[in-house]
Amino acid sequence: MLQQVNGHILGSDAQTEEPLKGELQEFLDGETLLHQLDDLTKVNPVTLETVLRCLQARYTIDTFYTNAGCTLVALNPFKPVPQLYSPELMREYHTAPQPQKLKPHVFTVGEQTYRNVKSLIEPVNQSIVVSGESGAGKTWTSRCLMKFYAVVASSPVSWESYKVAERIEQRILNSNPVMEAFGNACTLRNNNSSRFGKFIQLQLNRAQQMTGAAVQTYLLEKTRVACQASSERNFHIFYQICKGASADERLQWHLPEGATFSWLPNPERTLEEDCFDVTREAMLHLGISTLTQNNIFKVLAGLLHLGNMQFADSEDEGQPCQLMDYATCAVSTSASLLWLPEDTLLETLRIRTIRAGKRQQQVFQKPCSRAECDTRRDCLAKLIYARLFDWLVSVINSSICADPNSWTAFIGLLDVYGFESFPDNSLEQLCINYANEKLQQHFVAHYLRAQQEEYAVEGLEWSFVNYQDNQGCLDLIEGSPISICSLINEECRLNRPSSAAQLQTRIETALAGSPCLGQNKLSWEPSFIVVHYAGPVSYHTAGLVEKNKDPIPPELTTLLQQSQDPLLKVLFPTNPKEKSQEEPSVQSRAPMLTVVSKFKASLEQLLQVLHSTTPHYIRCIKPNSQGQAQTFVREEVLSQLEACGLVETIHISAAGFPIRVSHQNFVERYSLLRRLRPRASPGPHGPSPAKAHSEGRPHTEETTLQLRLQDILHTLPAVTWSAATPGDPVEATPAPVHCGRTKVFMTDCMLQLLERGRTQVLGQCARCIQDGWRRHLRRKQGRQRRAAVLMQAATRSWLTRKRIQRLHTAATVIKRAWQRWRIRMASLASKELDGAEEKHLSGDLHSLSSTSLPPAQTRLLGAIIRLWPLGLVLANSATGVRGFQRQLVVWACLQLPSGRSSSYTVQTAQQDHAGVTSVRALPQGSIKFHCRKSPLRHADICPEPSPYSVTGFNQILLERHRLIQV
Ligand SMILES: Nc1ncnc2c1ncn2[C@@H]1O[C@H](COP(=O)(O)OP(=O)(O)OP(=O)(O)O)[C@@H](O)[C@H]1O
Repeated sequence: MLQQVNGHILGSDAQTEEPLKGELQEFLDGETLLHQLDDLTKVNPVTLETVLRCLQARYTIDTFYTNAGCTLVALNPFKPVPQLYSPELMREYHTAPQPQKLKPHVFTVGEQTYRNVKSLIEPVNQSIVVSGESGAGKTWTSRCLMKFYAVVASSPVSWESYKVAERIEQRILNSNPVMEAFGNACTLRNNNSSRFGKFIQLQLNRAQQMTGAAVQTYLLEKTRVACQASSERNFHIFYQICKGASADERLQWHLPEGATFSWLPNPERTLEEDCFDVTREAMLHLGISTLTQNNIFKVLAGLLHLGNMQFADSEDEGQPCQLMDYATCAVSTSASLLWLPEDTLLETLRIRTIRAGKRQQQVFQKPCSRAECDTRRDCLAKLIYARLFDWLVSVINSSICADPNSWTAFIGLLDVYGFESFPDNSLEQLCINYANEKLQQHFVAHYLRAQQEEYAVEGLEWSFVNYQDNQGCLDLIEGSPISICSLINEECRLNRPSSAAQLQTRIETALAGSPCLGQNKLSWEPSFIVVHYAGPVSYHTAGLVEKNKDPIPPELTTLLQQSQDPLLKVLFPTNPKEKSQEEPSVQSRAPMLTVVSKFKASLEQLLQVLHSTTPHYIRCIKPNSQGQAQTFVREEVLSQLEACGLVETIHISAAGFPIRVSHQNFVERYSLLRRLRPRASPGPHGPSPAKAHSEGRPHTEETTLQLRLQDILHTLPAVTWSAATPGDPVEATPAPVHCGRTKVFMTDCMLQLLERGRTQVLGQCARCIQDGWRRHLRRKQGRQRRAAVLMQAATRSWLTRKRIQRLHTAATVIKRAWQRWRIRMASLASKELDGAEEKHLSGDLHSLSSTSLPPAQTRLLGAIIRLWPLGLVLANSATGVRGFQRQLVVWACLQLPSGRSSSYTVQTAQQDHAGVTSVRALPQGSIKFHCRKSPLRHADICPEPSPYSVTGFNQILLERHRLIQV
């Protein structure tokens, strides 16, 4: 459950703020949550989006009031919030040393204005402009303010003066129900909609006590008496008398229970405003006697019966229209209630009097058509009601108004209709929007002044804010000599028949140069568009001139002057001095008094009053059109912000410096921009101010901050230049930044530049980090690669060593085995040969040398035997020795005994040149052979010592199918 009301009671479970978008938004918002921002101009940046979000956040936690610079924005809670308007709270605001430091409230505005009056600083008089669309809470707010002043502006010294003050306050407060009963009605947008504008002047004496008040009204919607839109109602007072009259009164006023009236639609709807007793009580307090009251209600009843007078179409144009059968009774009742002669009433409504001739002496009478009869009837009712309303206002004024000598200052409350734009807009909307344009101009001037003051406080110059106000639009509406108002008035004055299309053409042609005038090309109906500050509005020209004339046939006034009713006698005096202004004087050369001209005059008068006061603004906003509590429709609020000029205020802010950042925040965020300054040259400003200033100065926190700030500000040209692109020269122009006493002021555009510079620096930093990281990675990878190579090399060498060791071991094993085998073979051979070989060989050699061989041959044989390896090579070579020579060589090589060729065979290849193919030993026993140094690869095979072996040395010593070169 929400505990907080307008931020006065903090709840523990207040709704949490939705996350802000983006890191920049966070920076601009600082630490503050949106709903904690009491001033809309403090949202950063001041845009519609942020303003809307702030209002919504506050509305969600039942905080209905927010400041917007010099304006108070009041959101309609659409639910009773009694503690928000309690007398205790009023006193809290009244007694607070600085009420503006309390939560924003309508009482803050009330108290501020009151203190301004007390301060006696010129202008002493104050005004509070309460605006907003229908149902936004203007009347409520005005009532609140009046109650506030009734409490705070009454501290009389004596009991007697206290009684007087109380009586006056009561009267002032009582004027509200009376004015609301007669001037308010139930509309589609508000059950208690004020159908008039009002300016209430609360008069204060020298002791700032309320001594009286005065009310001025504007543009009562009198057509509502005779014509109500569907689902809407007539003024409350008609329903009050029909529902609240006693039996006696019903008889007197001819209002029997259940009677129906065509001017009383939707009577079944019961509203709290239908309280007749409250109105009567208030009237009594205002000094309106019961007798007069009865008279008033009788006249109002007469109007209701007048509305039931229905005419039938006349078959003969020369004859007046007849009444419908059921309406005859209504004529007599109405005539009796209005105390008018019945025949005269009927005749005046049905027959028109035309005066002609130089002195208007010739008088013609012409029966009216049915439509004309209806118009005249409605006109009669409107005339009576408007005069009655004005009279009531004057009575209220005479009751509450203080003696002019008794008051010295005033606080004015202006409750005006807000800007209106409907699908079908006419003269009423033109007047309302014209008034809003005037007030907007006044507001803008005041707001700019307030901004100027803020800049002055921060030590900034004002001259750089260039803002165009809405003078162009005002020139179009009211300018001289030609404007929309003057053209419509001209049409009325000339009284010439002109169509709506002709009026449109005239306006378009005469005001073609105005930038605020537009054409509605999509509309079938003749119209023109005025581009107001709150948006364009299309006005239909049909009926504009007639409405502006607001013609009142003189016969009607004459008729009412014949009435014997005391009230009507007052309202329509016969005294020629008090001749009604409505009666057009054909002869008179004076400008015709039209609706527009009267409205313009009263508006100018009002603005004169406003100009002479210090204005305060309260903008009432309706969070939704259904009147539901806790419902915030952003689109509807947005259109109201536009209409009440808050958007314009935001634009003005944008024309100045919408971005305001505290020095601390600015330095923290943009310190890194200093990197953008070229290192070589310190720029046009000389050396870095931080350095320049730092010399010889003690460093407090503040001065350090200032120096760093100045340092950043000196980098701005570099930021601007770095942001400039060749094709975008606008970017190169420096956007203004102003350093105030506590904040840095800048435009949106400058913020973008700074952000771009910051992104650039961050980009550079990121690149720097990336480069460093890549370098680091490369170095790391290089180190890793080198280590891997080292490890691979070590591993490979270790593996190789291992392998070589293995091979070495194997070789050793083989060598040992070989040696063992050789030894064994040698021993075997030595056993087998029994030493014969030595003998045999020596014998052979000896025999060779001692026998028949000549010594030369013996030497040759010895040489051959010694050079057996060479011989073997020769034997194997493809060329060289052949046939027996080859065999001989082999024998010699093998050191085989040449004389025992039978014990072995040497085979050579078929072709002689193929070399030796096999050397075979003969079976064991038949040869005793020992080859000590056999060059043949397979000759080292160990003979199998098995008993089954039959071969012994019967081995193939060399066998090859293909010759290899040995
Ligand atoms: N501060 C408030 N607290 C509670 N209810 C409010 C408040 N302000 C307005 N309302 C509600 O909104 C309704 C409309 O308010 P109000 O009549 O003041 O609107 P308005 O702007 O004067 O409309 P109009 O222009 O039609 O007269 C009120 O009847 C009331 O119910």
